[in-house]
Amino acid sequence: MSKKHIILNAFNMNCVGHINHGLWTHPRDRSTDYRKLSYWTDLAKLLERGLFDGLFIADIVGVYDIYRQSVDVTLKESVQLPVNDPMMLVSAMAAATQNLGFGITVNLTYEAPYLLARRFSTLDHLTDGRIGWNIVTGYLDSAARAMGGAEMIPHDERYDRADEYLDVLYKLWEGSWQDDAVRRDREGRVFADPAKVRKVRHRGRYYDVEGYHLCEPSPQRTPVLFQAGSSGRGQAFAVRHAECVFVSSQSKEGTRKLVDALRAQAVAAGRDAGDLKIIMGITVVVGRTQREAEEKFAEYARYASPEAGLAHFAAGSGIDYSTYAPDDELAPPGGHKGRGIESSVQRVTDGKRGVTVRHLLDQMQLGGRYTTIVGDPVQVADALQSWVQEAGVDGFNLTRTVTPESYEDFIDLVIPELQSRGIYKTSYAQGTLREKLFGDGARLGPRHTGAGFRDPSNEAATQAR
Ligand SMILES: Cc1cc2nc3c(=O)[nH]c(=O)nc-3n(C[C@H](O)[C@H](O)[C@H](O)COP(=O)(O)O)c2cc1C
Repeated sequence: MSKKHIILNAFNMNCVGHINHGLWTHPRDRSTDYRKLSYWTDLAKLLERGLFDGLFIADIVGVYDIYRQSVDVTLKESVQLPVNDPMMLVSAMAAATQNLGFGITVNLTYEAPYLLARRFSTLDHLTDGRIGWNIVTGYLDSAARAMGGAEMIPHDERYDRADEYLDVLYKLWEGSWQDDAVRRDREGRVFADPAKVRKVRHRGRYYDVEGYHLCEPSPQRTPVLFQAGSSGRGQAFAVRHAECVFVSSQSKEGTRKLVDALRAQAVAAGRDAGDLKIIMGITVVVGRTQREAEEKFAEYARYASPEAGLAHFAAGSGIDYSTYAPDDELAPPGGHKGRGIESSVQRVTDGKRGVTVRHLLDQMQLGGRYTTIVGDPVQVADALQSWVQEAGVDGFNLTRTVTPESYEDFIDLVIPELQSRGIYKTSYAQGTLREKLFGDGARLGPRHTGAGFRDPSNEAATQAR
């Protein structure tokens, strides 16, 4: 039997400092060119040379203003600010490639479902079914204020709204147009058969939508769905909607627990354990020898900004760590007053006591908190393989360090080693992103919630939940 292939995405963002902060100051780093289309089309071609499954683009609405109660460090170090729209990049990159997938983050809280449905369908058409959506709901008060609110919607309610939002989208994507609705019959003068295009009627707690989906059925209809929240409520949401779950944790033990919990809940909900692909964020610094890799790491670290990493982390946790001493615990006894990502401190501490600001800064020598592997190609491949075997993940979102150099190094040095072990593809599979990742059809599988919204006679699916 052939071995399972590791899924590999490049993890990026339409901005200067993404995860590993401060590296934009490195003389060979090109991230300040993020405003140029050629920066993205060159990157897409490079990733396709390395047979990457996808380019995963994070996004944020709002600014990181918790650390020192200001945006000063955020602006000076360009911590995801300025940040351009990720969706706009896709058509150009799709034109420059044939197989690369695109996982695009969009925060649904500030988007009307009817319009977002059309934007994703349009990209699914233009990419021939290579689009995915990383569903996020936001975690910043600064975003809520910018959008006319006072503070962000409470944590669990964000997921409740997102659940209903997805129902609306499934109705539009899966239920509005039948497969054979579009006839394109020139002689008969029938482009689309009115009997096969259905008006969606949704009356819900948060959304009311009455209308026809504006787009004809695209190759995948629903984009491949990614999700990244890991709280209990976040996991429940993932189990209902996600096809790929993006996790980040420092320990294999902690990751294994999360992976097992997600797969068990998926099975309890009537899905297969393999219906969820779990993708982990990772940073890799590779050299031809261990020594070369270590020297490269040390050289990169001279340009990195752990303080900018701390400002980023502060925004996620909602805690101003500038007021903490280095040996203060990240999660002080008696709980903390953070209002941000409830699970962000948990992800760093794995629930253990005694993890201090100093520990976090030590982890962030490259300015970011993701697990970092430094070594020669064999060592890197061994480490990746051990995460797959021991933590149970299906693949990785590879952060950038000095860009595009870090992707080039990975492609030239690590990919051949993974291929020689039979755990990485040597050519792309045919079809849409969903077919490439799951090997089945282009559309959502029959066990997925969204599939229940297809049948026009299924009244329940057209009514508000
Ligand atoms: C690995 C990872 C990546 C994330 N990427 C984004 C992102 O790009 N944009 C965003 O607004 N939120 C992002 N989030 C935040 C989540 O979408 C979610 O709002 C947050 O984790 C709170 O939910 P939770 O308590 O269920 O974890 C990310 C979270 C994780 C764990």
